[in-house]
Amino acid sequence: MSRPKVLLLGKIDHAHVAWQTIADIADVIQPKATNRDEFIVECKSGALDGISVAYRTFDSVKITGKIDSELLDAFPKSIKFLCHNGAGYDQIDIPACTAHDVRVSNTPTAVDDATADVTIWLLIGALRNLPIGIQALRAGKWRGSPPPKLGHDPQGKILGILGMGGIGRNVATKARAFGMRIRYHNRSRLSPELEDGAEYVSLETLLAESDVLSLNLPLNPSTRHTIAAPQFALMKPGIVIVNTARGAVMDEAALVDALASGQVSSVGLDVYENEPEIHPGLLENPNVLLVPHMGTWTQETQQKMEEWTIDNVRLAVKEGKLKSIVPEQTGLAA
Ligand SMILES: O=C(O)C(=O)CO
Repeated sequence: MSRPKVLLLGKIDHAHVAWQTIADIADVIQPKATNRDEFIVECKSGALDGISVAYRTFDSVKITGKIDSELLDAFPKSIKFLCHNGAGYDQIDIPACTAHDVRVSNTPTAVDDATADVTIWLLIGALRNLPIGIQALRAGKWRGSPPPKLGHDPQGKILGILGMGGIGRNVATKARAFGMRIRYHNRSRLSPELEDGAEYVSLETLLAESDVLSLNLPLNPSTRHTIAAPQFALMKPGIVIVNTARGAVMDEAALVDALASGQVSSVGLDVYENEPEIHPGLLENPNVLLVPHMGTWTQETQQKMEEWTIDNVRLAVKEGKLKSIVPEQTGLAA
């Protein structure tokens, strides 16, 4: 009997031992293509025929582009499972995968601590006006003249969390240690156990009453630009915003305007609408604390994410199922 075939889109950087367990049970194929056009030609050439499972990284979008209907049409019909290394899977058109009978997994929970840690770092940095001080110091001007305006303590402030999944709840736990009062909005209210004292409010109340807003919702067609000009207008003037979810859940141009008017006093960002491009209005504004999508950029978490994705690949190859199928496909037959 021929061995199963696994497609590796991207590379394994850390979990080499775990990956060896895949090489032991399947033939691993890596595409030669370096861009989407080449990849589609390679698929159509038959070079990837017989592949049943694919492992993909966030950066492999450079090779394939988004996983959409066009790409799924080009893929060999044998492909049944797509194992994504990452919590957010906005690069993948899930309804198109479902229509093509491809089941998709992601890496929930593996990313929660690291992403929440960066969220808290951005939150404190933005609240305390640290980017202004850091920039002045690096320019040889100590605190600058005039010095940054005084920041704010987190203690007693209302933290509004939009999207109370694993990362949102982890942010809540950590923010409680800083004395913040937690409110949240989510598609549906959580059980009291998961709420852990956080108050469920409408989106309007969250925007109108939060001192700090943390965006922790996934990006999909219905969450794109959840925060845009009308939502900025509803916010408490001088609000601080942190985004470690995906850039496009917020309208970046509207954010630039809201910062310029002072409606938003400062912002901490890990993610951007058109990565790696950054809106010039964000780069120019000293009240913006920016990091280049480093939410999970730690050895431990990258290792965990790779191992989690490999667990999905192994289960798909051996048992035809996934450990963490995406919620949109839960309950569908494999
Ligand atoms: O896991 C994800 O979705 C990430 O964005 C990694 O930083």
